[in-house]
Amino acid sequence: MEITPGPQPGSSRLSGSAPATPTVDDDAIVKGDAKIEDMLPKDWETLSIAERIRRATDMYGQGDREGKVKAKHAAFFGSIASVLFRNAVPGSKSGKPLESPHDFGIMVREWKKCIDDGNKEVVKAATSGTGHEDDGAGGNFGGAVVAIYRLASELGAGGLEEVGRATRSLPSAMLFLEEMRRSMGNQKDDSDEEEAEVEEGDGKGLRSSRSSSAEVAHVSQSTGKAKRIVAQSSRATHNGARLVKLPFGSVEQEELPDDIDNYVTPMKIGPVDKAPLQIKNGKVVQPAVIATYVPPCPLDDSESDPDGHTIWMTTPVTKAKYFSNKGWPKPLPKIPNKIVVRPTDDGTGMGVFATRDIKRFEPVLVERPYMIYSRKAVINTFSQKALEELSDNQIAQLLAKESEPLYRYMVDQQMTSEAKRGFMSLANSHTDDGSGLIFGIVRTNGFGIDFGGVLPGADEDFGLGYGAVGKTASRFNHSCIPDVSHAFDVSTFTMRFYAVRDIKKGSQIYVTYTSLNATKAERQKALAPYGFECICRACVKATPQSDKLRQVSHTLTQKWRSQAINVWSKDPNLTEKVLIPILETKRRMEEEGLDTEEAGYLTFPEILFRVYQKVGNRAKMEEAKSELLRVGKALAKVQEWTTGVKLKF
Ligand SMILES: C[S@@+](CC[C@H](N)C(=O)[O-])C[C@H]1O[C@@H](n2cnc3c(N)ncnc32)[C@H](O)[C@@H]1O
Repeated sequence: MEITPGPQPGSSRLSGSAPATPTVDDDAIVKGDAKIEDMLPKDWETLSIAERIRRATDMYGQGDREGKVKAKHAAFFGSIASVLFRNAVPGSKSGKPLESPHDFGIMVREWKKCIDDGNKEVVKAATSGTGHEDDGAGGNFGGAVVAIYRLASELGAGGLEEVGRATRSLPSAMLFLEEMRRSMGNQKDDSDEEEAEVEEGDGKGLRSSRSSSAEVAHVSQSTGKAKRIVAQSSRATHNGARLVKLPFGSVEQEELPDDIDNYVTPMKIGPVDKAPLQIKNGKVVQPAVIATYVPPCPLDDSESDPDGHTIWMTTPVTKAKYFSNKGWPKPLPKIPNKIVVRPTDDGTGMGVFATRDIKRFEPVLVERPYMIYSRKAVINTFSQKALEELSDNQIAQLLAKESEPLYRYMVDQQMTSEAKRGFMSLANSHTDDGSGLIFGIVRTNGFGIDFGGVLPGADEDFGLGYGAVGKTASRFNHSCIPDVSHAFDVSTFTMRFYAVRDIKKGSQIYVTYTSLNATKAERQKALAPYGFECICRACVKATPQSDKLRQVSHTLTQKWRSQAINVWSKDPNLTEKVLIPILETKRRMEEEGLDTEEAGYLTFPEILFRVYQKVGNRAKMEEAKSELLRVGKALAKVQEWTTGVKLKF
């Protein structure tokens, strides 16, 4: 397969070359009336990715723009980048599975170049532009960046079949992110700006320039003022990580070269606390990987912690940083027991069931995992030769081969006998594909942990490649209409699950192993390696329309929210008619089981509140306002619960 060449010298936005895209009215852009489609050249679909990037880059560079216009252009540029990015995701509408890793690599390189070319300004303008989507599904440059990060993370921590490709893309993605971080170094961390007040009914909308899918406008009853509460819950946050069930691919057997041992530098995993920091020229150098207890515990089980221990595959450097926080990890918060693990009656093995009614947003489970492992640590041992010469299947096999003894070491040598029994009793859907027993259990039960930005310092080693297996967490079965969402809390080193809908006593509680916005075909493909075909309501009743709804719900709701803030709230001729498609989508999302924060559903109260307020429908406005309040408070609590106190480094 051919790699599409990058832009030629002189084609960047600084070159002064004529923009190859239609010119769009600046006023329309600032008002938010211009559509991305209007800005795309007619032959967009036929252009190579590199050419699209070149055109988008040129487009951003049109004229000498300042302030708002520049920011808006940056946002548009980012949106286009996001579109490009989406198109490069394997399995997405126009994603081309084989080309995508290369396209992805090219995009990353080009974006990096754009930053190299100048442009703190670009970064600044983009990130303070109109939106700060956290999944890149239609947001700005910042969104696109996070999206790269996320893809890198998902690929890095994702299926075996993706590992080969991911390893080729990750270094450039990481490089890019590093640049981003550096360029943004002087910018204020917006997690500190948690509240921005605006006058209620002043028609100005929220003052802060930031917007995030997980934000809700919170309307204070006592003051009559609208307040923004940044209630980031299950989505990526600065101090909380979303857990993603890992969609492991199956490994097809393919012969490995006879001299396969020459393709890896075998990783030495040291015993607990026995791998000292290596210091060279006064600097700590990255030493061997270790498997360590969190919290520390002697090997003989004599002082085991009632909250459980995690065997953590990490580096001594990262370990030292974490343990330098006095009192870390904190004890687990106590929550009333409301679940039980028991056999299901539908042949799906064990499952987790509610022992009482559970309300939406209630904590369901807090658990320190048995094991946190890093596939990236293993991948790091592959030589360049391996990455270049081996097929994806061979890389996957090599990963399985190299991982098994390391994971076995953690289970056999380090887990307490009780934890080992529990771990070994977990399901294994990888008995026939060449995975060893322990690796098979890990693949069946691991949740990817997006530690990026959450475990500062861990970024430096395997921030994007960690996964966790837990005693109860790994017993949740899958549904495309999940009941719980989850996060990883660093301060207690726990996986946390909370209800995203009301759960009835006695019913089984499901998580999703796939992306909620994937089509049925994409979901089934991701689930295949788990050895079952999903027959949840959403899969059984799937139609092209429900597929579409899943793909667009989050983007659409964010777009409406932004229109409600920026356009409708200023329109003197606004009528309730604007709500017709919105209310219909809301109804369809409820029917589809997409009535969750992750799907964008929790944005509706704010949209409704703003429109009813503007058209003067007081009763409906009050209704939306109290829902907004309720959801805002609940999400803030969830955030508090899922993200603990930040650590110091
Ligand atoms: C992480 S484990 C979940 C707990 C598992 N049922 C057990 O007995 O321990 C994943 C495995 O559970 C089963 N499973 C999960 N969700 C399922 C579903 N919706 N339908 C059928 N089997 C499912 C599959 O065998 C899958 O490989």
